This record gives sequence, structure tokens and C-alpha cells, in this order.
Amino acid sequence: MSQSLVLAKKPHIVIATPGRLIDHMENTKGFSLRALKFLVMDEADRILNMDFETEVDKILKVIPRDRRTFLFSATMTKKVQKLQRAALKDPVKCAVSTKYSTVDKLQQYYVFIPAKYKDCYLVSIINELAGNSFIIFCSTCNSAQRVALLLRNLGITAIPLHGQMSQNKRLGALNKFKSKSRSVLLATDVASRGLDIPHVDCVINYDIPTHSKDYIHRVGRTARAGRSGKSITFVTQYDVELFQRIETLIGKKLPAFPTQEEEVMMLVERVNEAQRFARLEMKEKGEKRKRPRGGDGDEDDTEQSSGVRKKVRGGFFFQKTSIKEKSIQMQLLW
Ligand SMILES: Nc1ncnc2c1ncn2[C@@H]1O[C@H](COP(=O)(O)OP(=O)(O)OP(=O)(O)O)[C@@H](O)[C@H]1O
Repeated sequence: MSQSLVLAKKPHIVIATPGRLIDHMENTKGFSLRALKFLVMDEADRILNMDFETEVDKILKVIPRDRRTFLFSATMTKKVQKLQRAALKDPVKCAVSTKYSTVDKLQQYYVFIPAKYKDCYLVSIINELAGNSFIIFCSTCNSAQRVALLLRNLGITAIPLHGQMSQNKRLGALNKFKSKSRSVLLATDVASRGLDIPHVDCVINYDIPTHSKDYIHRVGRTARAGRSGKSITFVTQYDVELFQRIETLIGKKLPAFPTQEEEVMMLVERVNEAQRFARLEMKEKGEKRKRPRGGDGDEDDTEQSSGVRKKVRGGFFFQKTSIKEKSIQMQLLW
């Protein structure tokens, strides 16, 4: 509703996800794209992907053919078929590199580890790099949530960010991370593109990306605008082929991140215990969700569901590381 009111003021620029734009095209009285002059597709390879097929087709059908179109992405698709969908006339391509690449100030590493010790290695690396801020990528919402709980159970200031959280919760998590009150952001690929947080020191691929191009977007969350940064990709016995594809895509052989196996193994017991409590908390949250909504509505955050965390033996293991232009009206729609 509030978005419809702002749209009624006829903003010069509308920034929207395809789905929300269609929603307004279909349901908001007086909103029309018939006079559109510029169409910008950020992360164009993703927008032109089949995931957004219906939405993009609907939008392209109603906007004027006589317009300027701009497509941006770090990993622009080379598939003519996909680009045709953007209905370009006399296209010009500008590229900073002929191949997919990462920046020189990014130190990229991998760790080859057994899948069952991923959590131990994660805790060990975070502890070793204490004082840094991390974005840790997981393949599913559940995994991001579980790992966030696990790290919290060990006294590490971690917060999840994923698609099963409400928009408010996502913004809340992001703000806590941005303001440095949380040093570790556990995210799915919702955070792999577009996030510009200068203080991110290290990106960890806890779960290796299944699409190699996502690797480039994920690690691009650090070492931005001339700064340096680090990325560490966990490679388990199941991920070797995916990892090789990433190395081929970026044209680099990555070095191994140095770890001390004996020291990591000393963490097993405490990490197992934290895992167990994290599982209990996940279960508690699952049951809470099934019950009628009430209370503070914080079900999709992990910070309020700390009932079992208090029981972690010996308290915390780690020290908490602190770790328009005037004339232009814009409206963000998502
Ligand atoms: N010419 C410039 N000089 C200095 N800093 C810049 C310049 N251009 C952009 N930046 C800064 O670089 C950072 C990244 O910019 P931006 O978010 O636009 O990049 P991007 O290419 O869209 O990244 P991604 O698509 O990977 O999210 C921002 O903090 C921005 O302020």
C-alpha cells in the first residue's frame, strides 16, 4: 500500500525486483511503464535466466521498444539466446576483462577437509582470524540457520540471512552486521550479489557453490573498491569436481589455507556439543512455528530462541570478538 502511494507521485526512477514490478503493473491503479525511457538490468545474467522468464517477458511486452537498455553483471552471459530476450538494438559491449576474473587484492584459498569436520574447521578458522568480519555462504536456509546457532553456542557473534526470513528480519540482520555488532553473517546466495559492505574481511564458502559463476559473486563481497580481502572455500571429498570447475572458470590454481589438523581435532568435543544444542534449537523453532503466531514474532531470527543455548556446558568457549539528487524521486520495490 505504501509503495502504491509513492508510485502515485510518479517517481523518475523505480528500482524493483521483477516480481514486485509485475505486481504493481497489474494491481496498482495509475501505475504504467508506457513512458519508460531507460531500462537497467543489474545482475542481468540472473534476470535473463529462466527463473525470471515469465516476469521479464511480461515487462518487456509493456515497455516501449524505443528505449535505452543497460545490462550489468560481473558474469555476463555469453548465450545469445538469453541476450536476445533483452530485445537489444545495435548493442555495444563494454568489458573490463575478456574472461571471468577476480580482483588481485583478493587472496583466495581452499581447504580440503572431510565433510564431517566442516564445523570444526570453520570454528578453528574463525578463531584464528578473530577480529575480522566474515560472510559465510551456505547452500540452504537451514544450513545457514544451523551454523549460526552453532557458532553462537560457542560465543561467536553470528547472525543468519536467508530467504526464509521476513524482509524486516533480513534488513535487521544486515544492519547488525553492517554496524559491526555481529562479526559473522551466515548467508545463502541471497547475499552473494549486490551487497556492498566495505568492512568484510573474509568470505568463507562453507558449502561450495554449485554454479561456478556464483563463486565470483560470493568472493566479490570482500576486497571491494581497492581494499584487500580473503576467501576460503571448503572442499570436501564430494566437492572436488565443482572446485576444479571454479579454478578453470577463474583461470587460477588456488593455494591451500594453512590449518593444523591436530589443533582442529582438539575442538571436536566442544563443537559436537554445540552442534547438538543447535539441532535442539532448530527443532524448538520448528515446533514454535507450527504453533499459532504470538509473542514477539521473532521466529525467523535465532537470537530469541536461546532456551537451550544457556545449557551449553562451561558457558562460552571463545571470547566474544568484537568482532537523490533533490529533483529525482526514487522508489525501491521488493
Ligand atoms: N570510481 C570509483 N572510485 C572509488 N570507489 C568506487 C568507484 N566506483 C564505485 N566505487 C565504490 O565501490 C564499491 C562497489 O561499488 P558497486 O556496489 O557499485 O559495485 P558493483 O560492481 O555493483 O558490485 P557487485 O555487482 O559485485 O555487487 C562501492 O562502495 C562504491 O562506492
